[in-house]
Amino acid sequence: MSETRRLELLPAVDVADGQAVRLVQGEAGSETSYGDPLAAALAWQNAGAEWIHLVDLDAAFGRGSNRDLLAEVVGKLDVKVELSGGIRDDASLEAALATGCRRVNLGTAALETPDWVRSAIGRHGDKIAVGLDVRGTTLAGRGWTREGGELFETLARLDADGCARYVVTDVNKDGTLTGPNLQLLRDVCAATDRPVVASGGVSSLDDLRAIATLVPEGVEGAIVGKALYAQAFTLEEALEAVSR
Ligand SMILES: O=C(O)c1ccccc1N[C@@H]1O[C@H](COP(=O)(O)O)[C@@H](O)[C@H]1O
Repeated sequence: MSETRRLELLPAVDVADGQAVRLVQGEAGSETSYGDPLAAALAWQNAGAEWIHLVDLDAAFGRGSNRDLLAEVVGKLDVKVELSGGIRDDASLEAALATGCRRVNLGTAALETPDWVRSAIGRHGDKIAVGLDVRGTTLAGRGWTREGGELFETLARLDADGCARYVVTDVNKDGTLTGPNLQLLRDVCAATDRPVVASGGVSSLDDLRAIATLVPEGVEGAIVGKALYAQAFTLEEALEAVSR
Protein backbone atom coordinates (compact mmCIF):
# COMPACT_ATOMS: atom_id res chain seq x y z
CA MET A 1 0.00 0.00 0.00
CA SER A 2 1.49 3.37 -0.93
CA GLU A 3 1.85 5.93 1.84
CA THR A 4 0.29 9.37 1.38
CA ARG A 5 2.97 12.02 1.23
CA ARG A 6 3.01 14.82 3.76
CA LEU A 7 2.60 18.39 2.51
CA GLU A 8 5.97 20.19 2.55
CA LEU A 9 6.01 23.67 4.04
CA LEU A 10 8.25 26.41 2.69
CA PRO A 11 8.43 29.49 4.90
CA ALA A 12 9.07 32.51 2.67
CA VAL A 13 11.85 35.03 3.15
CA ASP A 14 11.34 37.81 0.60
CA VAL A 15 14.14 40.36 0.56
CA ALA A 16 13.94 44.01 -0.49
CA ASP A 17 16.68 46.56 0.19
CA GLY A 18 18.45 44.06 2.43
CA GLN A 19 15.43 43.45 4.66
CA ALA A 20 12.96 40.58 5.02
CA VAL A 21 9.59 41.97 3.93
CA ARG A 22 6.07 40.91 3.06
CA LEU A 23 4.13 42.60 0.28
CA VAL A 24 0.37 42.69 -0.27
CA GLN A 25 -0.59 41.30 -3.72
CA GLY A 26 3.01 41.92 -4.82
CA GLU A 27 2.50 45.68 -4.85
CA ALA A 28 5.74 47.66 -4.57
CA GLY A 29 5.41 50.02 -1.61
CA SER A 30 3.03 47.76 0.33
CA GLU A 31 5.80 46.13 2.31
CA THR A 32 5.98 45.44 6.02
CA SER A 33 9.56 44.93 7.17
CA TYR A 34 10.60 42.00 9.35
CA GLY A 35 14.29 42.75 9.78
CA ASP A 36 17.35 40.68 9.00
CA PRO A 37 16.69 37.99 6.33
CA LEU A 38 19.30 35.63 7.79
CA ALA A 39 17.74 35.90 11.24
CA ALA A 40 14.30 35.16 9.74
CA ALA A 41 15.57 32.17 7.76
CA LEU A 42 17.46 30.78 10.76
CA ALA A 43 14.35 31.19 12.92
CA TRP A 44 12.34 29.08 10.45
CA GLN A 45 15.16 26.53 10.24
CA ASN A 46 15.35 26.29 14.04
CA ALA A 47 11.56 25.84 14.17
CA GLY A 48 11.86 22.75 11.97
CA ALA A 49 11.56 24.01 8.39
CA GLU A 50 12.91 21.66 5.74
CA TRP A 51 12.81 24.34 3.07
CA ILE A 52 13.10 28.10 2.79
CA HIS A 53 11.55 29.93 -0.18
CA LEU A 54 14.01 32.83 -0.62
CA VAL A 55 13.13 35.67 -3.00
CA ASP A 56 15.15 38.63 -4.22
CA LEU A 57 12.29 41.08 -4.69
CA ASP A 58 14.48 43.90 -5.96
CA ALA A 59 15.76 41.61 -8.72
CA ALA A 60 12.19 40.47 -9.48
CA PHE A 61 11.13 44.11 -9.86
CA GLY A 62 14.27 44.90 -11.90
CA ARG A 63 15.25 47.70 -9.53
CA GLY A 64 18.35 46.24 -7.87
CA SER A 65 19.81 43.10 -6.38
CA ASN A 66 20.40 41.39 -3.05
CA ARG A 67 22.47 38.66 -4.70
CA ASP A 68 25.43 38.66 -2.29
CA LEU A 69 23.19 38.77 0.76
CA LEU A 70 21.05 35.90 -0.50
CA ALA A 71 24.18 33.84 -1.27
CA GLU A 72 25.34 34.46 2.30
CA VAL A 73 21.93 33.39 3.66
CA VAL A 74 21.92 30.17 1.62
CA GLY A 75 25.50 29.44 2.73
CA LYS A 76 24.56 29.71 6.40
CA LEU A 77 21.49 27.48 6.21
CA ASP A 78 21.43 23.70 6.54
CA VAL A 79 17.97 23.34 5.02
CA LYS A 80 16.99 23.21 1.36
CA VAL A 81 16.47 26.56 -0.33
CA GLU A 82 14.24 27.44 -3.28
CA LEU A 83 15.80 30.63 -4.64
CA SER A 84 14.00 33.07 -6.91
CA GLY A 85 13.77 36.60 -8.21
CA GLY A 86 15.58 37.96 -11.25
CA ILE A 87 16.92 34.64 -12.53
CA ARG A 88 16.56 35.31 -16.22
CA ASP A 89 19.82 34.46 -18.03
CA ASP A 90 22.88 32.22 -17.80
CA ALA A 91 24.80 34.57 -15.51
CA SER A 92 22.01 34.95 -12.96
CA LEU A 93 21.17 31.23 -13.15
CA GLU A 94 24.77 30.12 -12.61
CA ALA A 95 25.16 32.58 -9.72
CA ALA A 96 21.94 31.31 -8.14
CA LEU A 97 22.91 27.64 -8.45
CA ALA A 98 26.43 28.39 -7.16
CA THR A 99 24.93 29.48 -3.84
CA GLY A 100 24.19 25.81 -3.10
CA CYS A 101 20.42 26.26 -3.22
CA ARG A 102 18.44 23.08 -3.91
CA ARG A 103 16.50 24.62 -6.77
CA VAL A 104 15.69 27.90 -8.44
CA ASN A 105 12.30 29.26 -9.39
CA LEU A 106 12.02 31.04 -12.75
CA GLY A 107 9.19 33.49 -13.33
CA THR A 108 9.58 36.18 -15.95
CA ALA A 109 12.01 34.13 -18.04
CA ALA A 110 9.42 31.39 -18.54
CA LEU A 111 7.11 33.99 -20.09
CA GLU A 112 9.61 36.02 -22.10
CA THR A 113 12.46 33.68 -23.09
CA PRO A 114 10.98 30.19 -23.48
CA ASP A 115 13.92 28.88 -25.52
CA TRP A 116 16.36 29.80 -22.76
CA VAL A 117 14.12 28.19 -20.14
CA ARG A 118 13.89 24.98 -22.22
CA SER A 119 17.67 24.93 -22.41
CA ALA A 120 18.02 25.60 -18.66
CA ILE A 121 15.63 22.72 -17.91
CA GLY A 122 17.63 20.48 -20.25
CA ARG A 123 20.85 21.35 -18.45
CA HIS A 124 19.65 21.41 -14.84
CA GLY A 125 16.59 19.16 -14.63
CA ASP A 126 14.75 19.33 -11.32
CA LYS A 127 16.95 22.15 -10.06
CA ILE A 128 14.62 24.30 -12.15
CA ALA A 129 11.06 25.06 -11.08
CA VAL A 130 8.82 27.55 -12.84
CA GLY A 131 6.71 30.03 -10.96
CA LEU A 132 3.26 30.43 -12.46
CA ASP A 133 2.11 33.71 -10.94
CA VAL A 134 -1.46 34.42 -12.01
CA ARG A 135 -4.35 36.80 -11.77
CA GLY A 136 -7.29 34.67 -12.88
CA THR A 137 -5.58 32.59 -15.56
CA THR A 138 -3.37 35.41 -16.86
CA LEU A 139 0.30 35.06 -16.00
CA ALA A 140 2.27 37.95 -14.57
CA GLY A 141 5.99 38.73 -14.80
CA ARG A 142 8.49 41.53 -14.14
CA GLY A 143 7.52 41.95 -10.50
CA TRP A 144 3.94 41.02 -11.42
CA THR A 145 3.62 44.32 -13.30
CA ARG A 146 3.35 42.86 -16.80
CA GLU A 147 0.97 40.28 -18.26
CA GLY A 148 2.69 37.29 -19.82
CA GLY A 149 0.25 34.89 -21.41
CA GLU A 150 -2.34 32.28 -20.55
CA LEU A 151 -1.75 29.85 -17.69
CA PHE A 152 -2.78 26.57 -19.29
CA GLU A 153 -1.12 27.22 -22.66
CA THR A 154 2.12 28.07 -20.87
CA LEU A 155 1.80 25.05 -18.60
CA ALA A 156 1.40 22.73 -21.61
CA ARG A 157 4.48 24.23 -23.25
CA LEU A 158 6.56 23.91 -20.06
CA ASP A 159 5.38 20.32 -19.52
CA ALA A 160 6.53 19.51 -23.06
CA ASP A 161 9.87 21.16 -22.26
CA GLY A 162 10.32 18.83 -19.28
CA CYS A 163 9.72 21.28 -16.44
CA ALA A 164 9.91 19.28 -13.20
CA ARG A 165 7.72 21.37 -10.91
CA TYR A 166 5.54 24.46 -10.68
CA VAL A 167 5.16 27.05 -7.95
CA VAL A 168 1.63 28.39 -8.41
CA THR A 169 0.83 31.78 -6.91
CA ASP A 170 -2.52 33.53 -6.96
CA VAL A 171 -1.20 37.09 -6.99
CA ASN A 172 -4.51 38.50 -5.76
CA LYS A 173 -4.26 36.30 -2.68
CA ASP A 174 -0.59 36.85 -1.90
CA GLY A 175 0.03 38.63 1.40
CA THR A 176 -3.71 39.09 2.05
CA LEU A 177 -4.37 36.34 4.61
CA THR A 178 -7.63 35.52 2.81
CA GLY A 179 -7.09 31.81 2.20
CA PRO A 180 -5.56 29.91 -0.72
CA ASN A 181 -7.18 29.54 -4.13
CA LEU A 182 -7.90 25.82 -3.88
CA GLN A 183 -9.76 25.69 -7.20
CA LEU A 184 -6.74 27.12 -9.02
CA LEU A 185 -4.55 24.45 -7.44
CA ARG A 186 -7.02 21.71 -8.42
CA ASP A 187 -7.17 23.04 -11.99
CA VAL A 188 -3.39 23.17 -12.35
CA CYS A 189 -3.00 19.68 -10.86
CA ALA A 190 -5.60 18.37 -13.32
CA ALA A 191 -3.63 19.87 -16.21
CA THR A 192 -0.17 18.51 -15.34
CA ASP A 193 1.39 15.42 -13.82
CA ARG A 194 4.23 17.48 -12.30
CA PRO A 195 4.25 18.42 -8.60
CA VAL A 196 2.80 21.77 -7.62
CA VAL A 197 3.87 24.07 -4.78
CA ALA A 198 1.01 26.29 -3.62
CA SER A 199 1.58 29.95 -2.83
CA GLY A 200 -0.59 32.83 -1.78
CA GLY A 201 -3.23 33.52 0.84
CA VAL A 202 -2.48 31.04 3.63
CA SER A 203 -3.96 32.52 6.80
CA SER A 204 -4.63 29.64 9.19
CA LEU A 205 -3.86 26.06 10.07
CA ASP A 206 -7.17 25.10 8.45
CA ASP A 207 -5.91 26.63 5.18
CA LEU A 208 -2.86 24.38 5.38
CA ARG A 209 -5.04 21.36 6.15
CA ALA A 210 -7.18 22.25 3.11
CA ILE A 211 -4.11 22.44 0.87
CA ALA A 212 -2.91 19.13 2.35
CA THR A 213 -6.10 17.44 1.09
CA LEU A 214 -4.80 18.19 -2.43
CA VAL A 215 -1.59 16.18 -1.99
CA PRO A 216 -3.14 13.14 -3.74
CA GLU A 217 -4.00 15.44 -6.68
CA GLY A 218 -0.39 16.61 -7.00
CA VAL A 219 0.19 19.43 -4.53
CA GLU A 220 3.58 18.81 -2.99
CA GLY A 221 4.14 21.86 -0.85
CA ALA A 222 2.88 25.20 0.37
CA ILE A 223 4.70 28.49 0.75
CA VAL A 224 3.76 30.32 3.92
CA GLY A 225 4.61 33.97 4.34
CA LYS A 226 2.50 36.63 5.99
CA ALA A 227 0.71 34.22 8.35
CA LEU A 228 3.99 33.20 9.96
CA TYR A 229 5.31 36.75 10.23
CA ALA A 230 1.97 37.98 11.61
CA GLN A 231 2.08 35.08 14.11
CA ALA A 232 -1.29 33.67 13.05
CA PHE A 233 0.32 30.35 14.02
CA THR A 234 3.81 29.05 14.65
CA LEU A 235 5.77 26.98 12.21
CA GLU A 236 5.82 24.17 14.74
CA GLU A 237 1.99 24.24 14.80
CA ALA A 238 1.91 24.32 11.00
CA LEU A 239 4.22 21.32 10.68
CA GLU A 240 2.10 19.43 13.21
CA ALA A 241 -1.12 20.35 11.36
CA VAL A 242 0.11 18.81 8.09
CA SER A 243 1.80 15.80 9.66
CA ARG A 244 -1.35 13.65 9.70
O1 LIG B 1 6.93 36.96 -3.81
C1 LIG B 1 6.46 38.09 -3.99
O2 LIG B 1 5.81 38.70 -3.10
C2 LIG B 1 6.65 38.76 -5.31
C3 LIG B 1 6.09 40.00 -5.51
C4 LIG B 1 6.26 40.63 -6.72
C5 LIG B 1 7.01 40.02 -7.71
C6 LIG B 1 7.56 38.78 -7.52
C7 LIG B 1 7.39 38.13 -6.34
N1 LIG B 1 7.89 36.90 -6.06
C8 LIG B 1 8.55 35.98 -6.82
O3 LIG B 1 9.54 36.48 -7.72
C9 LIG B 1 9.92 35.35 -8.48
C10 LIG B 1 9.94 35.66 -9.95
O4 LIG B 1 11.03 36.46 -10.26
P1 LIG B 1 11.41 36.64 -11.81
O5 LIG B 1 10.16 37.04 -12.49
O6 LIG B 1 11.92 35.31 -12.25
O7 LIG B 1 12.44 37.70 -11.80
C11 LIG B 1 8.87 34.29 -8.23
O8 LIG B 1 9.29 33.40 -7.20
C12 LIG B 1 7.72 35.13 -7.71
O9 LIG B 1 6.78 34.31 -7.07
